[in-house]
Formats: sequence, structure tokens, C-alpha cells
Amino acid sequence: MPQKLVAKRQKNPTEEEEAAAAACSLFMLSEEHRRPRKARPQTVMPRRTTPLQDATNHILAGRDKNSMLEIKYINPVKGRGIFTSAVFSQGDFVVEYRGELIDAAEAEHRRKLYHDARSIFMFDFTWKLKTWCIDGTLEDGSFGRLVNDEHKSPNCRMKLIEAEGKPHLCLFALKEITTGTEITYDYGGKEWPWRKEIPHALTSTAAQESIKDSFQDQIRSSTVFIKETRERPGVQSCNMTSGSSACETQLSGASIPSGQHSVAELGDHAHDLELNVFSTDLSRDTELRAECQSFGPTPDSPVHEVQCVGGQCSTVKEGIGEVGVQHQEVSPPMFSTDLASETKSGLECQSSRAAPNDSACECTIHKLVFELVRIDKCWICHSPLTSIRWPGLRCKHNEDMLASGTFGSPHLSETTAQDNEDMLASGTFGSPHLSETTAQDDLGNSVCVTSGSPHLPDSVTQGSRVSSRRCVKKPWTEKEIQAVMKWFRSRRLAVG
Ligand SMILES: C[S@@+](CC[C@H](N)C(=O)[O-])C[C@H]1O[C@@H](n2cnc3c(N)ncnc32)[C@H](O)[C@@H]1O
Repeated sequence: MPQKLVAKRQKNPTEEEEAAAAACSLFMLSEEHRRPRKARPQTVMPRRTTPLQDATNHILAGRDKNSMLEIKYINPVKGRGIFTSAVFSQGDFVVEYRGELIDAAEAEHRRKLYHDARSIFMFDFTWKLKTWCIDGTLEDGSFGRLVNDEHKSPNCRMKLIEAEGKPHLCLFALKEITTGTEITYDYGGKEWPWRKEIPHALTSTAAQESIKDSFQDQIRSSTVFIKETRERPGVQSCNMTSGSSACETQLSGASIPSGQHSVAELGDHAHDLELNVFSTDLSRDTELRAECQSFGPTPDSPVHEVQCVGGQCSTVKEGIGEVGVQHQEVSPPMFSTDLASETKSGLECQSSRAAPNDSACECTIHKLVFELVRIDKCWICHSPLTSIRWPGLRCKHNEDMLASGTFGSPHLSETTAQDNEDMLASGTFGSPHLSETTAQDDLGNSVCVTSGSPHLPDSVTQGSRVSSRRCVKKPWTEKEIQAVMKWFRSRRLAVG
């Protein structure tokens, strides 16, 4: 703007300018009315909670970072996992592996009582020269117990933190973790079944189709035979048959590498699956068996032995860790899994290494049997089921009783077992009507103890009424599990 015009305007302000100036002056306080200005600090120090404080706060409050983490169903083999819904910086406290703190003797006792599928949530560690265990068996909706293993590039590390004189296991970020990433840490050990390489054929499209198919019905069993021809640099013949073979277990646990069957790949099923996130393990009571020849390490090496299970955990070391908090590094978890124990007992691996000059192709038939038993709703009230320690499955109706301590009491379990036997004898076990009756008879309440409860009696297996298991809490044998699943299949097919 030319200088002249500016000068002129300053001399003769327009009406609008005068009005604006008047309005402004209303807000201009005279010197005596002004609040004295605070002296500005020279450097502004943002108040940051340290990761240790953050962890301690969450420990004491008994809560997770719900707004920053979420549970997602990954695939039938890996099950659920924990994913970020916000960014974590390196060193941040991420989540606590919450559960009940018990000593070694109690842990051993519970392991005998629990079904193997439950024991995988028991985390043994050493603290003050003694072995302790966090029993995370209870499906309490907490996140820590659902974090999966990743040994090649985990993004978190487990540390032991003391709060109010008790040890707590917490995961801290090893690096920045972006939104939508699965939280992982290294379970330790070397031979977790899911870490093994498996033949490509088992993760092929055909195999994945089989898995997809299995979700279409509540219960379905499908078998895929895949013929694979490839050159063999060295062949380890691993006889994976039914029963307690380790290889069977390997697959039933998780031998398909993570991400092979992502939620996205499951297409339309993804939504359903995510909704079922909280349903019991039976909802993913997946059995994958394989009879295969796997191409792998030398046959002499005990590749199928699971380390760090059932033994002593290595001593923790105290000090200041990478995340700058006072902690103890926790040695790898000793989830004493079914996978592990069965691995020890049942594997037969035979060496059939090819001769060095044997360049012939190896023709391999892979048999993948995929069985799925899915109970994702209460048959009576259709609300979601969750598993509880002993009486099996519960639905929303049972929450109150659980809270009041009546549900799951030995009395109830025993009575339920007794009634189950009666029902079984009368041929009505497992029907919605029957469950309802059971509940009313026992408790005068609408308890939905579904079949699938660990209290199914031996008579399921034997076809006659035998009361041996009635009140005895002992782990289910493979035979019993098979019998129950068989029974389910026939029953569901008949009902459906
Ligand atoms: C503490 S639980 C973790 C939560 C589990 N994914 C679930 O859905 O309940 C440990 C079990 O998760 C599965 N798991 C953990 N890490 C895995 C991985 N990298 N690949 C496949 N399965 C895995 C195994 O079955 C293991 O026994």
C-alpha cells in the first residue's frame, strides 16, 4: 500500500475502524487491574511418568492400557493376540502378565488339576531364590496372558517389578511399536513347537481352504492330502500319528507360522471370529495332525524336545535394564504346555537322511486333519461362554454365581458330574433342555453348565455308566478328550 494513503487513513479513520478500536479498548485492562505476570521458567520440563512409575500405577490399579491395546483373533492355530491401538515408544511399559501369584508347590498342585490347555497360562519365574508362578488361567479379560511368542524379533521384553513387596511380570517395549502391531516377546527356550519350520504344503492354499471350511460349521472335520514333490537335501522322517505324538501336538499347538492365516485372509469369517474372541478354548479346540516328512535339521538332534519346561527357571538378574527402570529380567516363561509334555513322551522321529549323492526327488504325502469343535454360545441363553477353572464353561447367567462363590465350588462340580452321568445314562446329556434341568436341580438357578465341562465322566468313553471320575480332579487323558469330542460330534450332528 502506498505510504501516502496509509498516512491519510491514519488521520481519518473510518467509522468501522473507530468502532473496532472502541471494542478493543473494552478488553484492555488498565495497569492496576492486570494480574501480575508469573515469571516464566527458563526451561520447561515436561512431567513424564517413567516406565517404572507407569507400570507400578497400572499394577496397583490392576488395570491394563485399554485405550492402547486390543485383543484380536489371529488364526485358529495361534489363537488370540494383543495388538496396539496406539504408538508405544521404546522403553514404555506395555502390559502386565496378570494373574494369581502362587508358590511352586501350589503351582505343581494346580498343574495336576488343570487340563493341559489351561496350564499354558501358568508362568513360572524365580524371585528371591524361590520359584513362583503367576497363574493366568482365568479368562479375566486381561491382556498380558494373551501375548504371543516371537523369538526372532520380539517387540517387548518381560521384566520383574516389585510393587508392594510382591513380584509382578511386566512387558516393556524394546523398540517403538506402531499402531496395529502385535505385541510379542520371546518365551525363551529353543523348541517351542510353533517355531519349527513346516513344509510349505501344510501352509498351502489347500490347507488354508481346509481351515476356512472348518469354520463354516460348528463342528467339522476335514482332511486334506497334499502331495509334495521336492528335492531332498536331507530328510528327517517324522512319524506323526495320532495319540500323543509330539508332532501332532506341534500342529495342534501352533506349527503354522504366524500370519499364515490372518484374519484378513479368512475373509467373511473374520468378523465372526473376532466376536468370538472371548469364547473358551474349546472354540478353538483345534486339532491339526499331520503325517508328514519334514525337511529339517539333522535327525540326531533332539529337535522335538521342548526346553525350559517343567525344569527350573534360570536365575533372574537384578539391575537397571534397558528401559531404564529398576527391574529384574525374567527368564523365559515355563508355560508347561501340553505341547511340551507330550513332546517329551510321544515323539518318534527316525532318521532317513538321504545319501549325499542322492539327488532323487522325495515324494511326500502330507495329511492334514483339521478338527474344530466350536461352542461359542450358551445353548440356553445364547450369551457368550467363557471358560472357568473347573466347571467348564459359563455364560452370563453364571457370572453372579461365580461372584458369589457358589459356582465352581467343589460341591457344584461334584454334583454336576454326578448329574452329567445321570444325564448321560438317560441319553440326554448336552441337550439345552438337559443343561437347564441340571442347573435348576442343583442350584435352583439358571446355570448353563454345558457339555465340554471337564466333568464329563469316563462313561463317555466307555459307553457305560462308570463313576470313576465323578469327584476326582485329574487331567483328562487323550482318550477321554477324544471320546468327548467324538460324542460332541455325533450329538451336534444329530441335533443340527
Ligand atoms: C500364553 S498363551 C497366548 C495366548 C493364546 N494365543 C490364546 O489365544 O489364548 C500361549 C499359547 O499361545 C500360542 N502361541 C503363542 N505364541 C505363538 C506363536 N508365535 N505361534 C503360534 N502359536 C503361539 C500357543 O498355543 C501357546 O501355547
